[in-house]
Amino acid sequence: MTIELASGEAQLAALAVLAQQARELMDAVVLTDVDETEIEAVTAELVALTERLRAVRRESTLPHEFAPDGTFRHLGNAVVGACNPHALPLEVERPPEGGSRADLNFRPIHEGPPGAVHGGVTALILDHLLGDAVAAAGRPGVTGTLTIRYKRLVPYGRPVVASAEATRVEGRKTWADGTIALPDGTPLVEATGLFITPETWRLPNADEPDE
Ligand SMILES: CCCCCCCC/C=C\CCCCCCCC(=O)SCCNC(=O)CCNC(=O)[C@H](O)C(C)(C)COP(=O)(O)OP(=O)(O)OC[C@H]1O[C@@H](n2cnc3c(N)ncnc32)[C@H](O)[C@@H]1OP(=O)(O)O
Repeated sequence: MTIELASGEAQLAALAVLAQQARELMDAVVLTDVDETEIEAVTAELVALTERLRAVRRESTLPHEFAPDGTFRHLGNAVVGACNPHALPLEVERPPEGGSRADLNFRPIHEGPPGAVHGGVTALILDHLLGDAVAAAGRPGVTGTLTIRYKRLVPYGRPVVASAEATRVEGRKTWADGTIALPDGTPLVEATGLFITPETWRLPNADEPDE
């Protein structure tokens, strides 16, 4: 895996603003009730705007890289990428006591069951957060297995908290647990996952397993 250096910061900053506008567009599409003539007019404008963006294309998506301030980032990521309209984007924190956490607010665009968030969307968030927790523990890896227990429907339009921590290490395998909960701690979704560090990600000075 190659870690790229950041380039074109002004362009990336503008792209993040565009991505946010695209999220607002998606939210507006989900809830709009304008008449079909207006829908068709807006669609025609969007077709033209889409063609303008396609005029010059990258050969690959935005990479994993170090930002100028030295922080690691992946602006094109489907969960945390500021430049990817698909991302919430999730803003992950790594508290000093360990693990990973994020405050989040799902939107109507994430709906699955009536009035609640799609289970695949909450699984996506937990996959990422568990993956971040194993990376925070010095064991970055890809998901081998992910088990989800849906305990209560997850509301959108209300704050919820996602958190995760690495629990066990065995060679290249690291396990993590996590939840999405209401701010008062009521668990809504629980997850456990096994992450595997690909051979090519092993850092030269990586410690041997500390299980
Ligand atoms: C220079 C470092 C740079 C690091 C940068 C990291 C930045 C981190 C920062 C921020 C956090 C971001 C967080 C992201 C989170 C999102 C993660 C995802 O969504 S990942 C996409 C979904 N997952 C896949 O697509 C995997 C596809 N599968 C594979 O690539 C391979 O199958 C892989 C690597 C999982 C295993 O391949 P093998 O060849 O390395 O593994 P073998 O040698 O066969 O097995 C090793 C051990 O693992 C077990 N194993 C292998 N696959 C397993 C599986 N799927 N489930 C359970 N166990 C499995 C085996 O049984 C074996 O165990 P035994 O040593 O015998 O005890």
